[in-house]
Amino acid sequence: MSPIVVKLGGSCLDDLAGAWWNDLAVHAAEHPVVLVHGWSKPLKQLSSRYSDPSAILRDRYGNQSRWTTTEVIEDIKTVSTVMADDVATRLEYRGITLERKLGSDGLVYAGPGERWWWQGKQLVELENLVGPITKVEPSVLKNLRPGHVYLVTPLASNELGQEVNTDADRAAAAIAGAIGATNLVLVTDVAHLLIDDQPVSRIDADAAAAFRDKGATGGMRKKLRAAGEALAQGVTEVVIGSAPVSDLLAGRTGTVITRAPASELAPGRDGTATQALKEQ
Ligand SMILES: Nc1ncnc2c1ncn2[C@@H]1O[C@H](COP(=O)(O)OP(=O)(O)O)[C@@H](O)[C@H]1O
Ligand SMILES: CC(=O)N[C@@H](CCC(=O)OP(=O)(O)O)C(=O)O
Repeated sequence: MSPIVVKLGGSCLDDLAGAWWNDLAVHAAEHPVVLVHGWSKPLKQLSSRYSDPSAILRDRYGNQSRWTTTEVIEDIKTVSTVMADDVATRLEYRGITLERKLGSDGLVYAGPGERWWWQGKQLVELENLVGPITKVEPSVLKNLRPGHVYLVTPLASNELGQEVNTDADRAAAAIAGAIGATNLVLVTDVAHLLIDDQPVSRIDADAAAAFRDKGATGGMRKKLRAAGEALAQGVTEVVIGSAPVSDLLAGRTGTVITRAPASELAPGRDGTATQALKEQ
């Protein structure tokens, strides 16, 4: 049975209601599920310094990344442990066991990170403990089965053996590719991808990449990049949304990103537009 990967956005984890967890537990009782979590909002709740604009760096290509020092890695671990305990309690109450993994415990590996970052109007060289994912070792998730969920904290080990920060959406995509997942579900705080302020129900990978490079900002830019990476690694569909996982998997809501052109697929079932954006 093919697994799925569900990325729990740091923006929304504490807003997910009991019904959302009931739905996940029903799905996880029948299918192998890997959860990957973010931490943006919990870090802001831990300390006001994470709300300061300087907490996020921007590279010369416009990609955003948290300015990560060893102290920040420790704070990430602190909030992640609290989140993991909460998720374990919620799932175990519903009959599902949870096993936690730090990506840096042999699961996720990262290459050398970007060294040059904008500070004001200048590009400066900064030590930043982040890195692009180079490898995922799927054998670490050896107990994956229906009824037993993994929760992954997407830190990684770099080539110097340092523990580094990675982007959670892209880590979820790399894990989905490595374990042969059919679906990647990116649960976040918005119901759909919006293009020209209109909700999109289905879009193909090429059109999503075109929008990513032209109009996407912030967190959505990373999600579209992650979606493209997951599809390129064999995942069949990526869904972005804020609903229960079974509704997102069935395409009842959210934005489904497919490998095939969206025009060859059925229109969305929730009344939203299907956009191929080929004309742009
Ligand atoms: N075109 C877009 N459609 C929908 N959301 C967008 C778009 N562009 C930017 N966003 C922003 O992306 C955010 C989701 O990304 P992010 O904050 O990283 O969430 P998460 O913590 O769940 O990963 C939304 O709250 C929204 O403000
Ligand atoms: C390198 C980098 O910036 N990593 C991200 C990883 C967490 C994340 O992506 O969390 P969300 O789900 O809340 O977006 C960060 O530290 O914020």
